[in-house]
Amino acid sequence: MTEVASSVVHEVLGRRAEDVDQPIIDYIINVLADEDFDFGDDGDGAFEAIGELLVAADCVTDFAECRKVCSTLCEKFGKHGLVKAKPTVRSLATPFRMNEGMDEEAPKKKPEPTDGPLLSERDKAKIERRKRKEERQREQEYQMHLAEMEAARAGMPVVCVNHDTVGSAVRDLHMENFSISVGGRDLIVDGTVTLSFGRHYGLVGRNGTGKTTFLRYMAMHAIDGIPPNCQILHVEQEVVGDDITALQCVLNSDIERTQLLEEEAHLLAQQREFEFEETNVKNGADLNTAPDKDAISQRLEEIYKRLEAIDAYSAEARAASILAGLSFSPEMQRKATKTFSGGWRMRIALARALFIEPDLLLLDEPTNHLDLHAVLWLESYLVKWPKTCIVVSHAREFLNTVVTDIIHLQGQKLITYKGNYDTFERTREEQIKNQQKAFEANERSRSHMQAFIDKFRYNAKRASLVQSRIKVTAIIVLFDLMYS
Ligand SMILES: Nc1ncnc2c1ncn2[C@@H]1O[C@H](COP(=O)(O)OP(=O)(O)OP(=O)(O)O)[C@@H](O)[C@H]1O
Repeated sequence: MTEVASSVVHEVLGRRAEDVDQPIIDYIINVLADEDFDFGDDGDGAFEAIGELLVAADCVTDFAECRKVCSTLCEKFGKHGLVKAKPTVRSLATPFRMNEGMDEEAPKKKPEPTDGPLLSERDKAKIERRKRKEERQREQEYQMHLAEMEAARAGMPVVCVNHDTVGSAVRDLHMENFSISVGGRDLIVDGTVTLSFGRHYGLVGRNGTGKTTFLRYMAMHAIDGIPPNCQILHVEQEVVGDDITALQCVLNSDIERTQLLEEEAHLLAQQREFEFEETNVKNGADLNTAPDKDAISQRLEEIYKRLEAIDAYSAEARAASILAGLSFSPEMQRKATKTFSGGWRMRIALARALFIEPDLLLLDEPTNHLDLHAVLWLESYLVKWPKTCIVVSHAREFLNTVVTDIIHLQGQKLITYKGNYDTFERTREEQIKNQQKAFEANERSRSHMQAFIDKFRYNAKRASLVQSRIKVTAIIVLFDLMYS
């Protein structure tokens, strides 16, 4: 019976059931599948028993829709022979009215027999088809979401080495009460998180909870609280394969340095031309080049000063050492990016991000493409990382070494814990143990009260006591569901 009840509940609630915590869905199914459950007139009983829960769990948008859903549930349960004839005395799943059926013994009803398989092959095929259709629709919505993100990203300024941080450096980030949804599915609701400057966060949560999406939103500055001048780099895609060498690809992310070096080369070429022309003048030609020559020398002087100030001369050594750390030999560093596989181009993207040193670095499973040597090197590099970073990783030891805090994405909320992954796990275990203890204590009180209710349910003298215990029992059940 529970199996059929489950399939009917999922059929009626559709995709919304998938977004609700399993214990809540199980509770709803068990209530409706109870052989003594009274659906009432047109699902009134169901509405009274699970209506508030359906609304609270966002299975329905409001009570009006909730009534319709309960009526549909009643109808479908009826079709499967799971709705009993109305009892003369209402069971406790519906409000207990003291003037109804007083002192009467509620007739015990046996479940009505049902003939044959509860779901026909045709119905099963129909449910399967609907499921497949919903999956296709979800995939389409997700692809649309990705395309929108890509378009928005294309319109954003390129993240590159920023040498002008004096006075504009971004410190702590406070993101408050933000929500993120993809294809109509809420991933984060009223999330709040503070990122303290220089701390390293491990972002953890079950698969599909929205970790990558959260990183994408931050990288796109699509969350209030992120200042526009905050440089955020999300290492998500490999670099484009072309004729530029791996080393040059990393160095090119310092746009100012690249432009200054290009200008320097251009001016030096001009200078050589003038020198050549001067030789011609000595040989009889008539050219007045002195003012241009002075301007070039002056500009070259400025360029050399600026290159010195931005540490341009040590850049190549820094980029080469990052690439070497990620297992690129000197020969490989001088190979064109187009000669590398996707995994190696992902390493180049990572090297570039480390070279840029953005205000906030976002790494999504950075160890996925790395060999052990590179993983160990990255660990030690990130431990000394001077700015803020967020790392999503399933590699426990990596997280333990690199992060100072854990952000847990669960139940559409973000909760931050101080310490590395092991500390987080211990804290969570402790929390779960305490919740379990509270749950068991509640269960004891609930069964005690239920025993009282069952004993005196038709006793007029105890009516008010029974009523108040019914309310308390309902609250305890809800509390357990919310915090279990
Ligand atoms: N390929 C896809 N097709 C349809 N929906 C998707 C797809 N990928 C992700 N989604 C939707 O986006 C939601 C969030 O996905 P996201 O990748 O942000 O989660 P995640 O926590 O990073 O998961 P994981 O740890 O598996 O990478 C998923 O639950 C799903 O609803």
